[in-house]
Amino acid sequence: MSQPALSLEDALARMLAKLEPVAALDVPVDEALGHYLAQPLTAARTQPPADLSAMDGYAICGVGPWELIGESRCGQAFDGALVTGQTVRISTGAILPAGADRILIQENATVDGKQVAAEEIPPEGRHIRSKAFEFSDGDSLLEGGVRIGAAQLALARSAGRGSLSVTGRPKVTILDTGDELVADPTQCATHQIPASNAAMLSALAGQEPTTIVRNAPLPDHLDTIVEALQANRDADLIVITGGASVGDHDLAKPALEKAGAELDFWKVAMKPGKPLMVATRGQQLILGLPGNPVSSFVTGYLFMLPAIRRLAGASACLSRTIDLPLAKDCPAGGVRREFLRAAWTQDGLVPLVEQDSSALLALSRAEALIDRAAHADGTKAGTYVPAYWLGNGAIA
Ligand SMILES: Nc1nc2c(c(=O)[nH]1)N[C@H]1C(S)=C(S)[C@@H](COP(=O)(O)OP(=O)(O)OC[C@H]3O[C@@H](n4cnc5c(N)ncnc54)[C@H](O)[C@@H]3O)O[C@H]1N2
Ligand code: MOO
Repeated sequence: MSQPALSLEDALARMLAKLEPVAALDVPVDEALGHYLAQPLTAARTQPPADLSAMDGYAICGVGPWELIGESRCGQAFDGALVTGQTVRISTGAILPAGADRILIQENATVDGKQVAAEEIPPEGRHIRSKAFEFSDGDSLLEGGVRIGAAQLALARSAGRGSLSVTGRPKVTILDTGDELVADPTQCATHQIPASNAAMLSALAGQEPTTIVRNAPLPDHLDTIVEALQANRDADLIVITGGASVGDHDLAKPALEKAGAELDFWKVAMKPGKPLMVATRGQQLILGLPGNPVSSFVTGYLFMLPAIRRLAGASACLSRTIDLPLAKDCPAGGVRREFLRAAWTQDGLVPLVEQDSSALLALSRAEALIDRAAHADGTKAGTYVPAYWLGNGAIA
């Protein structure tokens, strides 16, 4: 009855194929932060709307010297046109008056009353930002599925958009399971441990636009877990951690079946994270993650986040590797593809000695996960290897 483990790529493709983005909605532009665009972002204005100065100085006409006849400042353009031998004072971002053909920066100007002169004459067009050099009204600026971060939010405002069509927030329920778990980390007997997976996964999921429901840890009791699954029928995604393996008290799989979910696959050829399961119940996706905290983190990063991104309307859902140099030799790989916790130093990645899938201390000191192929040869320091950058805040 044991299924062969899927490759990571096949498992991710199968999971993502089961998901559709949740409904789109129009939101005021500032509330779009963190969401994914449901429609392309098009410009409702032209930027810059006119030729502008890129520097503080003098808008000049011709090669000088020049007579100072006024000022163009931000919010108050010069009302007139220059002819050869004339200039106006101008600020960075102010509209270039008609007739001006270049900007003389004030550091290079010699001013005597209304007379302005320069030793070096700037070339025509110098320090002018041309009208529409960024975009014109009606241009398509960002495609659907792009995330609105700080820069994209500023762009949307600059493009004159007061509201945006974005995909909504998927509802995500995260369940801790295990008889040994306690909710309050200060009230923990020797036979118990503080529940940490749901808190950790919620923190990861909270990096994406989500509405998260968390529970007090559930005991290893089939009907209690089934009840929790039934009570969260309206979630787009349920993440259940623990009980994913083969022990007598590992109840994730039977609970999913009893709650009417259809198991799509169980087990992925990766370390940590092997006993991961994916199931569906109607439109709902259920992810069963291994209970070992590092296994939960790694599968949360590699599966839960892509699932949430797909639900949230992202066009690029998968967590992505970048090639980074090894600062230390990396030993040969084992029989499973491995995601090695690694610290980051100025010389590159240092795989941590402690790679146990329960070791949260090592995870907390890691800044990257090295994607190490099964049976990989030993790799020398200086070699670039694919790694997931965790943004864990653990930079040495
Ligand atoms: N005979 C076998 N045993 C195991 C296998 C196997 O193939 N054959 N696989 C191992 C692998 S790999 C993993 S990973 C674990 C996964 O086990 P479970 O998902 O069943 O996890 P639990 O047994 O419930 O817990 C494991 C470990 O993690 C702690 N835990 C669980 N939940 C939490 C939580 N919410 N917060 C903090 N810590 C948690 C739990 O106390 C255990 O120490 O199975 C191996 N075994
Ligand atoms: O796959 Mo388990 O997640 O190695 O520890």
